[in-house]
Amino acid sequence: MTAQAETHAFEAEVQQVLSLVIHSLYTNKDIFLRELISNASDALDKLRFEALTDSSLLPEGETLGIVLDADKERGVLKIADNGIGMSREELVANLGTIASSGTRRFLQAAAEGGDGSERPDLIGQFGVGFYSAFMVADEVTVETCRAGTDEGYRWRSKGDGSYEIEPAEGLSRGTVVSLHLRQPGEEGEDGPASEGALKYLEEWTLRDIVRRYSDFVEHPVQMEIERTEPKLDDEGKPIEGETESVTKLETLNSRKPLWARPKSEITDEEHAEFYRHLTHDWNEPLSSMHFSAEGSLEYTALLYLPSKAPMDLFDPSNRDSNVSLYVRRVLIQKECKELLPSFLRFVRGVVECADLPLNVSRETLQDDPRLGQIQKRLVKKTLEEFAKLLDQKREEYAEFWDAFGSVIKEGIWSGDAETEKIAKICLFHSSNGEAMVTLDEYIERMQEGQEVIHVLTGADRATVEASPLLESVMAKNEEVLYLIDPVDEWVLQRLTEYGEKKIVPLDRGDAQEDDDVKEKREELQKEHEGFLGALQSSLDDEVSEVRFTSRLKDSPAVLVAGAGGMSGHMERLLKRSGQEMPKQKRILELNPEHELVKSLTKLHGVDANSPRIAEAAEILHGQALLAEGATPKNPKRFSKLVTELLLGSVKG
Ligand SMILES: Nc1ncnc2c1ncn2[C@@H]1O[C@H](COP(=O)(O)OP(=O)(O)OP(=O)(O)O)[C@@H](O)[C@H]1O
Repeated sequence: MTAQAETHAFEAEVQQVLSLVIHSLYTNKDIFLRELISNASDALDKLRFEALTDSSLLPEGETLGIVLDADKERGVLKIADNGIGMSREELVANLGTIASSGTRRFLQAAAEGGDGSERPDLIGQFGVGFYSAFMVADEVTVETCRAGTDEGYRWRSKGDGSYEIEPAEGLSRGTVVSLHLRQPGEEGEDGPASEGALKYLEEWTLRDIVRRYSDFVEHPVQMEIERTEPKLDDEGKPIEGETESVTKLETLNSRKPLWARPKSEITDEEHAEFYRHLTHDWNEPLSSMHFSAEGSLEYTALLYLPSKAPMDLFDPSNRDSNVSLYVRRVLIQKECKELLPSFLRFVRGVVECADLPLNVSRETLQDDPRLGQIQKRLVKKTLEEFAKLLDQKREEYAEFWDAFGSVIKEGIWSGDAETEKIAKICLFHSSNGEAMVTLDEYIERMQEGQEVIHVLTGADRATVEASPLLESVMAKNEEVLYLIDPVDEWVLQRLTEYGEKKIVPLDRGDAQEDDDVKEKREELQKEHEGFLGALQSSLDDEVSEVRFTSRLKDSPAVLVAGAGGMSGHMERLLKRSGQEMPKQKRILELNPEHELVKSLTKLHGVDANSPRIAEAAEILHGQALLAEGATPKNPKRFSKLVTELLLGSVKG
């Protein structure tokens, strides 16, 4: 350590990450190079972006690039870029702490994934790519000089809990990461002697890894390659039989951005690798969408649908689009929120537009109507892709829906796209069987005379299936959609009809009934007005009305909300999320055909003041709550009443 070097301890979480990275997390060590090249490429993009507004940062004619240097004698591999570089503060913040909110989740996920080999995607996904260098190196040095300054710094660490920073003279703009590669036989703390990492000094190994993982990085990844070539005479002609060793800087990657290549030429492997490069998601994408627009607004889009949900899908602080915006090969914004609405935030990819000005700023992007135009088309294309998958790959789509359906449905209640188009690709649980169904399939199966789409919300399938509200509908063989995703309550507020059929929750408003049934019920209701009134007054704090219903077959009572009212399920969801709201009174509906209800009306007829009536009201109300998976208002009292009732019947 020199006089000016300062030693810092890594943030505790970095230490944990390092320990995981070094010891067990990755089985495929090759990807350290992908991560470092990706960081270098990002640094070049950042420089190019800053140079749009400050041209002094990038002298004209200078080429941006990444150079690999393998020093076999010292066992050192260098990855150099002439990108944005880092100031002293940035070095500390970027390489000594983990700023990203994903860190804790990373550590959690790693812990859940056992030895980590099952989750090889974790490093990149959580923005800890740099530390993967320690998988192959026992010491890492970073020499860096921030663009626009002439102060250079050297950062050094053995990955053992601390790092040093010291000023460094004579550095030019950019960053050089030097890896002191592990020697064969070096004992890792985790046990067996490693095979070492010196293979990463071999030309063919590096060439192969760059080709595999970083081919489409658009900046050149170069390396000095030594070749034996025929010796040339003064006129430049080969001298027969004489050779010499020549060193040339060769570019290892083909550099053509994938989206700029003809669609038909791109292989599945290339898509998978590019997707990995963009997302750090180790799983293959479910599908890709590649299209261009010509005319007044020219752009190309290459979008991917992931097959598995990322960990932060529901992170409220991370709801913006994950699509990058390029303008004529310059990356303007990595996560450009104007390109896709929040309900499609899991779609990953790139849009390159030729018609936006290069000096577009993040602020002006917000108001640029051209981005709105692009967004509209991307949404349309993505919804079409969902429809195609639904039609052609039902099983995969069902899995995809399982992972992303809740997010896609946000599009309905946020009003970000046409409700009907999203509704068309939604899958719902149904009384028709275990498989999820679409609204179109439901409509196709509707019974003769069935006018509306029946739905019922609830906490889970078992609760909904046990609801007395299904009784009369099922008796008519009519299907019910079980809306058991918490967002469904919000979806229903906007999705009130589909394909010209009304979508009617079974627990709200009046029951659907034929005229004769209605007439009979109303007659009975009139006849027993006094009884219903008595029940109502004893439950006055809880319910707004007690009335007869035709929707029950086997159960005596059920709770429903008035038309447009709040369901019990919604009330419970809101309460659970801590939202204050005025007390909701619902309607207690009784089945006039049920023996219990009949007996109670009789009792009321004989003795209108019997205390039994009020007790029965309480029990019926408690039962109705139990049937929807809730608890009676006063469980202790409810239990006491039931016990007394039971006792009475046992004693005879
Ligand atoms: N070559 C480099 N030039 C400039 N900055 C760099 C370089 N390498 C790393 N950094 C800085 O260090 C940070 C941390 O890098 P790291 O690879 O750990 O995570 P990340 O790149 O932010 O996330 P991810 O790996 O998911 O892309 C980067 O965000 C960047 O700011």
